[in-house]
Amino acid sequence: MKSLKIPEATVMRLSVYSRFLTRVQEKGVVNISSGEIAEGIGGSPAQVRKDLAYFGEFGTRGVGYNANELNHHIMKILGLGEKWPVAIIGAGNLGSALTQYKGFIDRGFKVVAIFDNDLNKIGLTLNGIPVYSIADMEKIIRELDVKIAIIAVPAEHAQGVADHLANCNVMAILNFAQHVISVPEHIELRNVDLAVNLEILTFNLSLQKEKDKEK
Ligand SMILES: NC(=O)c1ccc[n+]([C@@H]2O[C@H](COP(=O)([O-])OP(=O)(O)OC[C@H]3O[C@@H](n4cnc5c(N)ncnc54)[C@H](O)[C@@H]3O)[C@@H](O)[C@H]2O)c1
Repeated sequence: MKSLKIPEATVMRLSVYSRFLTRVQEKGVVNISSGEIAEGIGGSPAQVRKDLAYFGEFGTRGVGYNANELNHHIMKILGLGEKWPVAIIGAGNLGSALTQYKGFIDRGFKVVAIFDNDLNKIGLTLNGIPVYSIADMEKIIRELDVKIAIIAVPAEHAQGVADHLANCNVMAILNFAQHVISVPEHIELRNVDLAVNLEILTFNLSLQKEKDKEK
């Protein structure tokens, strides 16, 4: 594999390709072309070929890619060759919705623990996953070897939770709270904000409206 800095947009597309390949494999497809992948995910064949070229030579001219081999390789690149135990902090609306998300388990992410500071929630299980006291987080995260944590607490508590996670040997945080948090350099941080995505949609809709007006 070439040791290049892979653009984040490429990494995101790899995840999309992989999920598409899983679906076509389930339908019994053996070989697939860059054109078919592009059509399936709504991109261009040239983009697919360019993305895959980051990782060396794949596919056979005229035959395309072996779907199984390609997907296996992409999943390995994405670090999905192994199972990842995940912890959720915040057993509220979002936290409990995330415990029901089948897409996690299908991709090797297993929610193994939820942490909360509400005494009424501690000791319960959410979809079979125990809710522990935030006070026990460090001990349990280390015991369960959790490297990825999801923050689903109110914004004003997000930084405190992130600081606490930094002391628990966590390597990556997915933050859903609408609060800019800072973490030590060695921790990977991604923020998810559905409102931002909706605003991108409304921005594009407004642009379209302006263009229509000009016609
Ligand atoms: N990013 C998005 O697109 C998106 C979408 C929905 C919700 N959210 C955000 O996710 C967060 C959770 O939303 P919700 O609707 O589930 O809220 P909620 O109030 O239903 O749940 C929050 C949970 O966090 C717990 N909590 C609070 N402080 C804590 C702390 N210091 N340690 C441990 N647990 C603590 C509470 O007891 C509660 O169980 C909010 O910040 C919300 O804005 C983001």
